[in-house]
Amino acid sequence: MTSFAEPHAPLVARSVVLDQDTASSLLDLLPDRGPLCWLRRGEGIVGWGEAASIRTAGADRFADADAWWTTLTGRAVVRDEVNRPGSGLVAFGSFAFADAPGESMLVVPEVVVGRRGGVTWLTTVSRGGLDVEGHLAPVEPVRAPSGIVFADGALDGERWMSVVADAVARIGRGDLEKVVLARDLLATADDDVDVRWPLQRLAEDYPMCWTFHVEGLFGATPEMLVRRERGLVTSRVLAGTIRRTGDDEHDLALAAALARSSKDLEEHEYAVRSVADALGPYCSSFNVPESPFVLHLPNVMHLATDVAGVVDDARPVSSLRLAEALHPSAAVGGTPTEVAVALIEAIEGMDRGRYAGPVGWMDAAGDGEWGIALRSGLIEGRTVRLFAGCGIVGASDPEAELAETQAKFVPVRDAVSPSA
Ligand SMILES: C=C(O[C@@H]1C=C(C(=O)O)C=C[C@H]1O)C(=O)O
Repeated sequence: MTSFAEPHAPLVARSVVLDQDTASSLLDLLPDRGPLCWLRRGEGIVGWGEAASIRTAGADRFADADAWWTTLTGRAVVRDEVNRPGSGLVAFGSFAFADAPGESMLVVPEVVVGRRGGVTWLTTVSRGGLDVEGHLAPVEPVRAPSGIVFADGALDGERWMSVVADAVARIGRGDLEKVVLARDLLATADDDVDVRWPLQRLAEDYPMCWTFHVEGLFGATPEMLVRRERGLVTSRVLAGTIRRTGDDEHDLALAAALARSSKDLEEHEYAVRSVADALGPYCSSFNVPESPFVLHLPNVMHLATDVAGVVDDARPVSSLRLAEALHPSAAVGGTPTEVAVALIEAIEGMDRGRYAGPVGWMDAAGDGEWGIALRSGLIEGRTVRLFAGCGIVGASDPEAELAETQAKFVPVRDAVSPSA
């Protein structure tokens, strides 16, 4: 199933350098309606309005979106005075975790403001000339959520732990090696939630993560599924988690224990292998570090591996098609992939929607960044559905996994609370 809104005339895009104070946050430019965001350490792109979009679903959701983008950009007229990854014509995208159910989308904003290496630019997209300066109008003040109440999502903690125990038993029987199981929480506010509020909190509190928003799905993910930039492909694989205590000395000891934990190293190895196997065919050379490092986030620490490769010129492939090849990695699916994905559908008891799917952006050359939509929530009017999951292996303990989900809820939980 595919539907799209595309103007009949070719799109006209123009990118110009903006004289902007780099200390000002790009988030402050976002209007209330239809904001789009991809930011890390103050750099990245924000956008709003909709010049064109496509919605896809099913097993061909990536291929259909990619083909539409190739046609659209092939016909577009682009005047790019900035020439950086993310300038010129770009689309933001968010893809469903599973083939079914769930909708995926690419959205081409009417206005994009980007920043990279201290240079800020403005891109406008239309069917004709737009008044460039007129697009940075003052925006409505950000509304703090009020009256937030949290409740269990599809499964309460007890039921979710029994699902984890079931998965551990199946792993023990040899049905599979690893499966990632997630759960959700529901937050309800008095009024419609203004996504700009949690985006500002997340960008401030998790600067090392990618803060994103596409059509209601927002979050701050630490995990980069794939970045393609001028022939270089990189991926940050995470798997193996420990909660932080807030006591720095104790946390350092925990980090050292994490780096030696055979349960976490096993879980991590599955994830790295799944990424290396999927990227290998598209790369002429490839580097996988021998052992992971520990990534310190404010709420948790992860075992992390940065994989890098050079795209094989004989097999040109867009960043979105690379994301398709990698998704779902064992960091969010399991090993073997098909068995794990079928088990998730059978026992997890909730619809992931776009949680744990690729989220990010792509430019006309096919370069782009696709993170995994983790540490995320979905806004639907007054409600926010928060998601968190954990890799389950033979040595997993349901109670410890439940505690891990609680630690992973923290970023979005705090971000939707009135004063974080
Ligand atoms: C599934 C999530 O996180 C994934 C699972 C991890 C783990 O089990 O250790 C670590 C990072 C992510 O790859 C999530 O945050 O919802």
